[in-house]
Amino acid sequence: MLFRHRTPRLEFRPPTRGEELIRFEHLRKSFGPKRVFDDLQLSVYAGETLTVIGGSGTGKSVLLKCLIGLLRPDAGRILFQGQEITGYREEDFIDVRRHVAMVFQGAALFDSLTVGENIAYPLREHFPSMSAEELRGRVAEKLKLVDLPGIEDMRPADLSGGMKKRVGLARAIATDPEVILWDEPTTGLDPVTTETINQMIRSMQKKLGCTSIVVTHDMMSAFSVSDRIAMLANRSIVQVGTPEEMRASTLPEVRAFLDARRQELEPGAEVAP
Ligand SMILES: Nc1ncnc2c1ncn2[C@@H]1O[C@H](COP(=O)(O)OP(=O)(O)OP(=O)(O)O)[C@@H](O)[C@H]1O
Repeated sequence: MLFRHRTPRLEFRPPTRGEELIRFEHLRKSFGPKRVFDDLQLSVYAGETLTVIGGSGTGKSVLLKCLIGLLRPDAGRILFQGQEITGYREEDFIDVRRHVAMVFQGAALFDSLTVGENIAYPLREHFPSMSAEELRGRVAEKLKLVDLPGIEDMRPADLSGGMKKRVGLARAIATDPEVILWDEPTTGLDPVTTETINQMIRSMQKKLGCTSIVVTHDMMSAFSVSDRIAMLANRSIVQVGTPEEMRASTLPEVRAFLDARRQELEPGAEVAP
């Protein structure tokens, strides 16, 4: 494969906690006549869990996809450790995706492969010379990290929704990424499994020191896992703050969004007319 013998374009160095790891600068993106981002700005700091909230179709997933090169912005820059990655070719994004891994909404496991083979897949891609023994060791270690030890030989079809999400996470962290992108991690899960996934997000930060960017509709989850929350509205990030700052926000876009979800956050509360 093309990327196997290339010199990585991204010059990665282990981040220092709190340094600016990712910066979206003056981002613009349209699909045909539909403008999704206009001058969007956002910084993400090493070690934090940042959640992006916003109404349906405001571009939360598009933002994550621009970061790993699955979509390209029309204008503006994306910087990773100060290096501009916006103009990278497809093969250069492979280096970015080793350090920034996405946990897809539907887990996106290969049904024809076992759980172990699914997790080994990115390892084979990024480390083609890794021995079979080391591969097995890494797979076992990642399964342990997501509290599913020993299920290497199971098939995705035999797993519950929550287990699939955790195997998807084990696969995402196989290459020891510094940044984990979570696309709607708790959508469609029951409350108990949702809490397990919330704990996983927090434990990746605690155990591995990972930086997480979470995209979610689930405000309980956003308030429970985030160090900071960023609100996407009007084609841009309109406010970023701690969960407390966002709860106390007087910005009309944030207020309208949170008030509409008040019942979700405070069961029994009356929703403002
Ligand atoms: N590949 C694409 N081609 C054309 N339009 C797209 C593409 N990807 C996203 N869009 C459009 O961009 C807008 C933002 O999409 P996105 O999926 O990022 O929204 P979202 O905020 O994640 O929404 P939701 O919360 O409903 O998942 C939508 O109008 C969507 O239809």
